[in-house]
Amino acid sequence: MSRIKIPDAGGATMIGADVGEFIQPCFPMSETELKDLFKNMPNYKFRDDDVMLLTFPKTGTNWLYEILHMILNRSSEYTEDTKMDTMMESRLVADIDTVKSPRIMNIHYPYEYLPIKGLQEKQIKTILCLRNPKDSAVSYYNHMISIKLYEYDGKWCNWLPTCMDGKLEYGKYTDYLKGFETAIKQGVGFPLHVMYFEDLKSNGLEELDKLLKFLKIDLDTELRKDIIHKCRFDQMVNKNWDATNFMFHEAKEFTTKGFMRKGSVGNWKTWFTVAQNEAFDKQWNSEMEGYSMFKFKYAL
Ligand SMILES: Nc1ncnc2c1ncn2[C@@H]1O[C@H](COP(=O)(O)OS(=O)(=O)O)[C@@H](OP(=O)(O)O)[C@H]1O
Repeated sequence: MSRIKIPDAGGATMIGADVGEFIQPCFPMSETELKDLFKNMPNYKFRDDDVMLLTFPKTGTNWLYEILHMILNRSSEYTEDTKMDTMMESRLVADIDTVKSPRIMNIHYPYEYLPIKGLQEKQIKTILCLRNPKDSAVSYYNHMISIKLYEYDGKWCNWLPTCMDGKLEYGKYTDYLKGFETAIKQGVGFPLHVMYFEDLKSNGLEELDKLLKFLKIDLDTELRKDIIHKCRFDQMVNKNWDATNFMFHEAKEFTTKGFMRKGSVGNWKTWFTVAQNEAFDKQWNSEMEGYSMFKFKYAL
């Protein structure tokens, strides 16, 4: 494994970490630490009350994290600087183990690299949050250009084909979805709740109730409403910004565009040209042929 420069379709490069099977971000840790982390991941030992949040990059991680934090703590207080403490691919196991319960673990890895055995052994309640691929791609591009760690200043028109071909962190979104669809059809062997960014945006309370039912947690109406209110984009962006992004702020590696940028559904329409959209649909439909479990909304 080593730190590499990933070229986009126009030749601009971004820094990544090659973990052997795919590329992951260059989190601030040594190569040996990254290597150990990747090696130890399959055998990770969960706690009984851990909740696992699975997301492809830029599909609602921080939003769901905040909601889950409020649910598990039965309170609509914002979390403090803990989000990245339990991001499994960015922290050493020993550090994650110091985080107090209840923990919300999260990871962007594809299905086949998840700590499946641990999830099954402890029957960890696991949430998979998905977002339409066009908004995710736009969000991801803005993430790349706003985090200094990546040293990336490429253009959208060159980044999009690179993203569609999965030649960047975590690979292709289509492979991610196909991996999950196959696993779900075969039976994952742990409790899994699938939800969508777009539904959370348009119908927050209903999605919260489904989540509560899955987690087997009762909350009174006032608290449920307050959680949805506090986790609205306009609230989170103002009040919780530092907590959400502490690591990058501390490292002075970040501008506000990366994690809380627009928070909308359909922003892709202002980025994709007609030709880009057609090429995207063509490739997406071809790669997803035979897979129909996940259905996306591209506008509200
Ligand atoms: N509360 C709330 N409401 C609506 N949208 C929200 C919210 N919180 C985060 N976001 C949007 O989610 C996008 C970031 O995704 P992630 O948190 O998964 O990013 S990351 O993968 O962890 O880096 C990013 O999307 P874009 O705005 O389209 O870039 C965030 O703005």
